[in-house]
Amino acid sequence: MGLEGKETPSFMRDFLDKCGGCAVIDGGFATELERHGADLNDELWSAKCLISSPHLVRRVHLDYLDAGANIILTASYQATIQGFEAKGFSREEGETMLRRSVEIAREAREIYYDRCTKDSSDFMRDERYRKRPILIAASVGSYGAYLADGSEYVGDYGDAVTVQTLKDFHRERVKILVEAGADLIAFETIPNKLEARAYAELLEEEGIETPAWFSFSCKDESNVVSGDSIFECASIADSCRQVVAVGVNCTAPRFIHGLISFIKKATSKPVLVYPNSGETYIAESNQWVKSSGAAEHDFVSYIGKWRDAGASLFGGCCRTTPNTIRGIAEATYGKLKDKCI
Ligand SMILES: C[S+](C)CC[C@H](N)C(=O)O
Ligand SMILES: N[C@@H](CCS)C(=O)O
Ligand SMILES: [Zn+2]
Repeated sequence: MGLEGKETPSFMRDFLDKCGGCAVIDGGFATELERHGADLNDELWSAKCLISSPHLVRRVHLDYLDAGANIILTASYQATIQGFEAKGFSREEGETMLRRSVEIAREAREIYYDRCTKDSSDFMRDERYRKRPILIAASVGSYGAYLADGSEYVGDYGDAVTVQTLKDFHRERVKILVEAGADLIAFETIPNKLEARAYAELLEEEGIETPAWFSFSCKDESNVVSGDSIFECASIADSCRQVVAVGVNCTAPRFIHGLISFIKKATSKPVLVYPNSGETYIAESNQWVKSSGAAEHDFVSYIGKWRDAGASLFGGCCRTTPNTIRGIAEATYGKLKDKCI
């Protein structure tokens, strides 16, 4: 149930209206793949499962739909033509895998809706839940994700990488994901303003009409991981016609409140937040280690405050699970009571 034919500017607002004011994004996709036994210690990370276990990809999408998500992100975060070629696949095979990432998510949505019509539980009998709108967001991880060395948490690509390099890197991949029928493009874990600028120019140059969101990985309450200010990054997103929501992901929960305030100063577009667990990623071993300070895994209790600060789309990123999303769904649709939060 996409929202086809909508003008880009009103797309997200119409969607949020249909969701009752706020929407639920899914949670850590790779985390859930690993929970089902996938080994993601690989240059393709979660995209590896597009090759080795597409059934698991579909299963994880269904896990998040069952948990109450309104938006599911495809398995394409680290799926790039260049990355597949480096693994020995042909260009055509790489393109097919990118398309599959969208098709599998669409299949999961079909299966889910079909299941909803057959399930006779009280919960499923409620039309607002059963027929809730669900969007497929094509995940586009940064150039840093493709590097597979944790660069998306550093954002320093060196002087040789320019806006042009980044546009050329992402161009075909974005076009394929759009043509495969994604409702939305989720540019996620953006580590610097250079890449935000590249995405904005790419959308314009290619005349892409599919709506997009820009979501940044941040290192504190006011800066993305490279040190560029979130205000400046959100301003780039604000000036891009196709961008329908702006926010942060894969960022520690403790920074989210401050970041929302800065984003609100830069844009009146809807704000999205989907934090990680607050742990730190070690790329060499593909492991997460606890950061010092308070445990932040359960950030569901902060959702109301983030809503008050001005965000309207909530989910989880790395190391969050369907349980987190279920908690968010309960907080946002209040178990399907009329008002959001
Ligand atoms: C969002 S990070 C945890 C993804 C994995 C990283 N790009 C890597 O390949 O190590
Ligand atoms: N959506 C990504 C993570 C972004 S940091 C994935 O789990 O594949
Ligand atoms: Zn993440």
